[in-house]
Amino acid sequence: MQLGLIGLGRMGFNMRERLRAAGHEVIGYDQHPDVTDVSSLSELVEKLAAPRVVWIMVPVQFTESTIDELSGLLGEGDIVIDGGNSRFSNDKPRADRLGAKGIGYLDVGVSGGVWGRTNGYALMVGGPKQHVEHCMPIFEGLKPEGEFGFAHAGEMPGAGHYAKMVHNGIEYGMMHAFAEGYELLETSEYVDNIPEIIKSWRAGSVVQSWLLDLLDRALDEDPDLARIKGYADDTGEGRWTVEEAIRLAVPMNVIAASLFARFASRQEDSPAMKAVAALRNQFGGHAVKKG
Ligand SMILES: O=C(CO)[C@H](O)[C@H](O)COP(=O)(O)O
Repeated sequence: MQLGLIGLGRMGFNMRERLRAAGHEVIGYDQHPDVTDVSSLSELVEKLAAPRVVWIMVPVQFTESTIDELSGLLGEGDIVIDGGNSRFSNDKPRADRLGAKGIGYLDVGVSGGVWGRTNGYALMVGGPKQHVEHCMPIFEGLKPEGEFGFAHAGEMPGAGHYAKMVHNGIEYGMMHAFAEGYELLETSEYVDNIPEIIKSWRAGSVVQSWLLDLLDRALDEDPDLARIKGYADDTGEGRWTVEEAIRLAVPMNVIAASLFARFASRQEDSPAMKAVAALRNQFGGHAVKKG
């Protein structure tokens, strides 16, 4: 099947390679001249045979403007796919805007990171069944081999990105559980071989997982994580998951705590803990450390 792919960064570049290896014709567009197959979006659209399928894999801040430009270039029967980590609530307005011109829209949550080229990508798709069926050869080419790795999450625009948001919220919580366990091992006087302990969990254990494998890999590269600062950014998915939990009154202790731990990681000093120290000092005369 033929596909136009916009955005050939860490994700898009590897997706193009995986799809080509699966026998698909992929025409890629990127602003970076070393990786692009065409020099503009209009050239990309010209090279595709109707009905066209165009997959957007750009950083989220550029998704809206890319869709705007595409909507002027595509026509009736074409399909736009957004595979980035867009907020699910942006999908319905996009589907409506494109739908007014007869252009279909699918939102796809894509997980697999830089390993997806060899391992395949887990795909969570939102949008009408007929568009999903039309694009199925592309999804088959991207997903991992075997039974799992693909879901048509729902027909409502945003269903795919919603599923990916929840996936990423879980990712926050799982990573943070490993992180807290790592810190306790690192602080305790009882153990002295953390990499070996982590390796022992990688097979046969209840907590074996890809994230654990990656922690092991990171410790092989940097045994005390001495080269990395304890600072973690976030790009939105954890916040949206917690916002949804609040909207729907769903208890979300672990994911919320892991999100707030990231915020704490960015502070040089904590105003909240200063206030706690000041209050202990006020009511009990407890000592404070001076800044
Ligand atoms: O989609 C992903 C993995 O599944 C992204 O790598 C992940 O969302 C990064 O998010 P954050 O910056 O919020 O940790």
